[in-house]
Amino acid sequence: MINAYTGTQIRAAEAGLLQGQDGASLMRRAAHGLAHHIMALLRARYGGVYGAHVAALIGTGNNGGDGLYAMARLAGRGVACTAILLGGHAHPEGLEAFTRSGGRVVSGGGTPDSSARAQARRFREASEALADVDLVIDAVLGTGARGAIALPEIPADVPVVACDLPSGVDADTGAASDGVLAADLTVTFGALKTGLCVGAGRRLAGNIEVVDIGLEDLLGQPDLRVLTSTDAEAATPRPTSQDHKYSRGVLGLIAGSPCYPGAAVLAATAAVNTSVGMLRTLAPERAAELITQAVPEAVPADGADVRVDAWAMGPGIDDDPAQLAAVEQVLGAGLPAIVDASALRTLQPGQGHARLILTPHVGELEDLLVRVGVRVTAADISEDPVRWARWAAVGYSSVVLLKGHTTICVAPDGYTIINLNGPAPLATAGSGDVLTGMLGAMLATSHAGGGTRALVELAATAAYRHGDAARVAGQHGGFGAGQLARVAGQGSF
Ligand SMILES: NC(=O)C1=CN([C@@H]2O[C@H](COP(=O)(O)OP(=O)(O)OC[C@H]3O[C@@H](n4cnc5c(N)ncnc54)[C@H](O)[C@@H]3O)[C@@H](O)[C@H]2O)[C@@H](O)CC1
Ligand SMILES: [K+]
Repeated sequence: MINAYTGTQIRAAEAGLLQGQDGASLMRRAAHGLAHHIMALLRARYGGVYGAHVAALIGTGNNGGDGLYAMARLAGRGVACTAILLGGHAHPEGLEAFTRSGGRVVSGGGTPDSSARAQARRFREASEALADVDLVIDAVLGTGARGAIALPEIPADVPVVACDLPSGVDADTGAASDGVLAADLTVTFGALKTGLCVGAGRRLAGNIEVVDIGLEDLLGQPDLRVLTSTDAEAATPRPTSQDHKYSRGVLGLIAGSPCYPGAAVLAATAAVNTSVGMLRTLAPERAAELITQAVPEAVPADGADVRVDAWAMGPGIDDDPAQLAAVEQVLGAGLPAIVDASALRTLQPGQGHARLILTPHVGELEDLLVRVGVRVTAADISEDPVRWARWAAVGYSSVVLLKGHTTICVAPDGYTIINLNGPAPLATAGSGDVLTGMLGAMLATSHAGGGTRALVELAATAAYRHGDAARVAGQHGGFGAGQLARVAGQGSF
């Protein structure tokens, strides 16, 4: 796993070092890494570094200082460099190093002045200076950013490299103010930051490179962990040669209704293709017929009194009394289960326990939180999704998998693993039903041992395999959830 830390954690770790001699050396290491990655990008895009024109938007703090030192290095490699000082002043030593390297400074003179007229003048000068550049460095704000940001327009199609993080992104949460420049590449210092992995920050960061500046020993416990392909492969349940269908794992699926039979077909197809010992399904008549046609190996059940290792409940269910009674029975008995879609609406806080995985999207998470008395909106959740997923995990004493561009999996103790491999085309109707089938199959075949942290890892692994399957499904163009369900379980391992 890759550890990620909040901006607050990173600042605390570096605070002591910044006061002393180490401050300058940290900044030099950061700047060296930034310049290195910018040169690699220039080479990849233009075939070389010498003679390229790079401009940097420079803020008043240390983030601007990093940008200035990096530009001094670039100038030393024959890059024509322009520093645009958006605050009218900048990190003094960084500015001196940059000026010594022969770089050009725009808006450098005068006193710090934040009047609207002064800002309009700076933005005008900035736009002129940016007219003919090959690359823009965003070194306005880093982990010290507070509140809204105002930035000049930059020309379209010019690559943007963010210094530490896109200016205006909150490094703790991923929330972003309006007007943040979307980066092609973010070169971040010390460690991966939460704000680059979740929410708007993930969308705005582009590719991410981490530059080691020697903070590891000072950082403590990570805020969250990013699942890698190696982790996912290791956490994927596998049958052994001694297994038979029952020992391997039996999944019970409560899904489908006359209005939404397709959700049950998708979840059932995904479950068998992810692989289980046996699938039992509880669905009303028409949905049951369609499941049998699509998944002949599924065995119909008429209630929750059957032997299964785990349940997956909710995709497409409506008001069928047998299904609702079975959901209540499973919840009441404390059995291992995935609670998805409509089943989330029936869940009471007191029914939560350590073997449940709730799989809401943002709107369903809002509903869950409101039901435990938390006043929150979907917009609040999008601003700080990790925080609100953790609230729900505590409120329902369960593991929560929050769906979205980044999948966030949390335990009630706050332990968090996220998955970043989901491609954009996964945002399609029915893709959540496929995930529920896949996660259900994995829960049944893992036998749900190992406590909530193991369940968090299992949930993140299912999300990873879902992303992997999407890549297989999209090999020859667009795909829908039906195709995704057919290739569930296929991927890089
Ligand atoms: N902490 C460390 O160990 C290291 C920090 N480094 C850099 O230092 C950065 C943090 O530096 P700082 O603490 O100086 O913070 P920043 O450089 O992020 O910004 C602080 C400055 O911006 C102003 N500011 C904040 N929000 C603003 C807004 N919305 N609009 C306009 N101005 C605003 C503040 O008044 C302050 O002057 C990191 O992101 C990183 O780039 C690196 O040099 C490596 C080492
Ligand atoms: K920045």
